[in-house]
Amino acid sequence: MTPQQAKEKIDRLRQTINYHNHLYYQEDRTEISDFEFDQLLEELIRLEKEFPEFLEEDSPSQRVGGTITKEFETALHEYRMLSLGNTYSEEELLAFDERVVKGLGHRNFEYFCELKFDGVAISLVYENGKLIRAVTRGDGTRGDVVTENVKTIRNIPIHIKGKNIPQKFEIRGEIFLPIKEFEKINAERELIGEPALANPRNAASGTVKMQDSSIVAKRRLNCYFYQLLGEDIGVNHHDEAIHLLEKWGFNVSPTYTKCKSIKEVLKYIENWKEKRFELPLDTDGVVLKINDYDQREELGFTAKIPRWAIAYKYKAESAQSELLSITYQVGRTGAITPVANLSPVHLAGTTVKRASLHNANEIERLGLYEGDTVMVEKGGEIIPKITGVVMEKRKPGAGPVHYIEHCPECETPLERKEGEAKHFCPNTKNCPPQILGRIEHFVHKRAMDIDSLGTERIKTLIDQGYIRNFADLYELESKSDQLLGLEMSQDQYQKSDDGYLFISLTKAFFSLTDGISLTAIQKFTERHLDQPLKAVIKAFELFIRTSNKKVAQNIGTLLKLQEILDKSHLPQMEDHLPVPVVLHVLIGNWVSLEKLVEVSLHENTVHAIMIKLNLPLSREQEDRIKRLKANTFQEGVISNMLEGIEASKSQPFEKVLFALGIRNIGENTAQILARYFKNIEALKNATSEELLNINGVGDILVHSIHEYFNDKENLKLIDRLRTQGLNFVLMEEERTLASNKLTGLKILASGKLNHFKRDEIIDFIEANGGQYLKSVSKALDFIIEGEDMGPSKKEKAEKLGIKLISENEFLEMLDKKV
Ligand SMILES: NC(=O)c1ccc[n+]([C@@H]2O[C@H](COP(=O)([O-])OP(=O)(O)OC[C@H]3O[C@@H](n4cnc5c(N)ncnc54)[C@H](O)[C@@H]3O)[C@@H](O)[C@H]2O)c1
Ligand SMILES: [Zn+2]
Repeated sequence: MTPQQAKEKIDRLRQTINYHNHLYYQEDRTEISDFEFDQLLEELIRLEKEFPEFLEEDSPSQRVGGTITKEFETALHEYRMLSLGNTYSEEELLAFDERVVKGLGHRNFEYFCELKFDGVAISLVYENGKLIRAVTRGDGTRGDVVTENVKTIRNIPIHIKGKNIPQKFEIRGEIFLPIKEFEKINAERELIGEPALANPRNAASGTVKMQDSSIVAKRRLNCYFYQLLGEDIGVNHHDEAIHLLEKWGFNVSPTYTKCKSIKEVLKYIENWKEKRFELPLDTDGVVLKINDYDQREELGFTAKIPRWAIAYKYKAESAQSELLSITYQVGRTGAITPVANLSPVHLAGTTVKRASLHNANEIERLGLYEGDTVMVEKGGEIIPKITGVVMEKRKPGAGPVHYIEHCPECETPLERKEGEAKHFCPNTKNCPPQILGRIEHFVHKRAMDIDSLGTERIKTLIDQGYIRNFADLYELESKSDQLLGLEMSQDQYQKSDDGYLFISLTKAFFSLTDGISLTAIQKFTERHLDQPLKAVIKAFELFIRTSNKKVAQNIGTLLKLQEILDKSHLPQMEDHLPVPVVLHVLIGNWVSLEKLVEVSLHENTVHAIMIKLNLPLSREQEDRIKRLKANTFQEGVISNMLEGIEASKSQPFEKVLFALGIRNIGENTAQILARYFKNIEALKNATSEELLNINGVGDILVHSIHEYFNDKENLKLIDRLRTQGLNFVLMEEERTLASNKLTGLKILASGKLNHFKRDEIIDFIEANGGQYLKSVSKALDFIIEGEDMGPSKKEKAEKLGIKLISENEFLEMLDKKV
């Protein structure tokens, strides 16, 4: 490589690395894997070594990846927050060990091994036992001050007590979002139609940098600590420092260990390779550090990393598997997610059978063909992913995978919005999973709180045509007689392409015989899977004889079945019988076979057919038909359900507003809007200007509110719900005011206040009857001017002639002496 070529290559690498660093640290996104990123960085370092004339101070090889953001105050780190050297190979680990030996001149040292936690680095400073500052790593020298957010993390002590606590010290650790929490948040986001968070690390990083600490508090972040710093800590080894942290009440992961040699370290690494997936958080490797602080000092630092520590990163495990098919899942918001069904393969401690394909772009990027052999990887992510196709194994004659064009649930042509990767089904009002999603949200504990309506029951009611929207729920009462005996699952049924209804052999045989248990019949049919129907019926005859229970009667019924089956000329389906034939055997000549066939063409369950026919049956016939059905709704369940629905009518307006599932109206926003507008009419008629003036409302929300109320069907739905008795008006006693000294006043606070945190002042103003507006506008009555009020805000306020008052003047208005 000529120096000129090297220079060009170096420049290109720096540009690429800076780009990915920016995505990773500023936008909490990634486009390439950590492994790919680390390879780029390694190549840059290699080239800079070979051509030192091109080394520059601000090369990404010389600086830690993050920077500071402009939303927060910043603070200097007393001790710089560095990166760690990393490697994916054992040889390099051995080479690291050799370098340590060389540096120290002997082998008399110990390693302290910890897992490498995949979260956000944080530094906490304590003085006199009090947490005074929490700062992100930032660019390593200076970071963002996020103290208020960090204080919301429950197991970070704000005060520590005890003997011999240094007057001042700093601790470092990794803030993370436990995987379980991450999954819970995403399930809820899906329910209210917000995009899913990509992974726990990004979620943690995004949360730590939020502006509103009350939202941070709702996400159950956690933190593991792994470093103690300060002038007079009184310990000289890392393990002692860790024990101090534990003693003082800081959360330390119990996974650490001390190792006498690099060999032991390798054992530790091997030991955690799979076990780490059982931990509550993502980890991506192991950090080994020299235990003795004097030895650390001897070894020192390079520009960016310590020479006394290194991270060994686990390479994502991968394996080959065959693509069997692709299932297209329709989410509760209509988004389509293709999922690859794979031949089972063992990977990272689990058997993998499925992998997410995300969207059509991903399928295209991979260039997937039907039946391809693919590489599957399970890295930090919870869901395995396909990383590539093994071209040599492509099947001759195979064609590329074609993305579906219609919704697999409702056949509506799919759409794809500009700039969005996912296809979605636009049939929001009638597509079953979307109805399910909306109703699940509606009945959610934090919305209408109807806990007698679980997913399975809602699904049954939707599938069998009883509910399509919220208002239908409140009309179920009038249909309660039809609900009795409603079948909960339709798994036992199949419809042929021409609409004939079939039922599983097991269920049919069970209802047609007497004295033989369902389990025994199930075992029998399992043994005869995929055999011609005639042969199975013959075998069943033999089975009845050997079972020796009511033989004559049971065989008589079976012969009748065969006779009607022969006469019916209905199509056949493996392991199933036509429902009209079975019913005809059971109820005899009450109805003709033709009539049964005709009715069953339009229905999907025996229950529905029987409602249509409305026959006066004998007790025995009823019993036999009941055996034909799946699990059914019983009286207790129905009354429980109806009671829950009735009780929900007393939910307050803010809950109802949240339950409607208007895009972007979460629980908080619903509360804010309900209190501000006091009834749905006022919200419906609100102008953009009025909306934007409310704290917490932005353009996107204004758009969804208008979109919602512009849809006539939504207005009709609200009308129906109102008639049914739901609350669309705020109950005034809901909020008892501390005073009404601020009634009618619109107020903004700017800059740092001495007596209030940001959300406290808002609550305080509202509790005294006032309204908090979030931006400077003519509508304001006055602004409370805190310390360091932004000059542009101040200028604008003065221009508009808005009064500025000090915090003390404000408190005096309320007779609150300071
Ligand atoms: N995929 C991408 O696009 C992309 C972009 C940028 C960075 N990255 C990845 O992120 C890594 C980030 O590099 P980095 O400079 O932030 O540092 P690093 O993550 O490689 O190592 C240093 C950090 O490790 C953390 N850590 C976790 N457990 C620890 C423990 N037990 N002891 C000490 N530290 C511990 C600390 O936060 C520390 O700041 C890169 O190696 C790369 O793999 C990926
Ligand atoms: Zn659909």
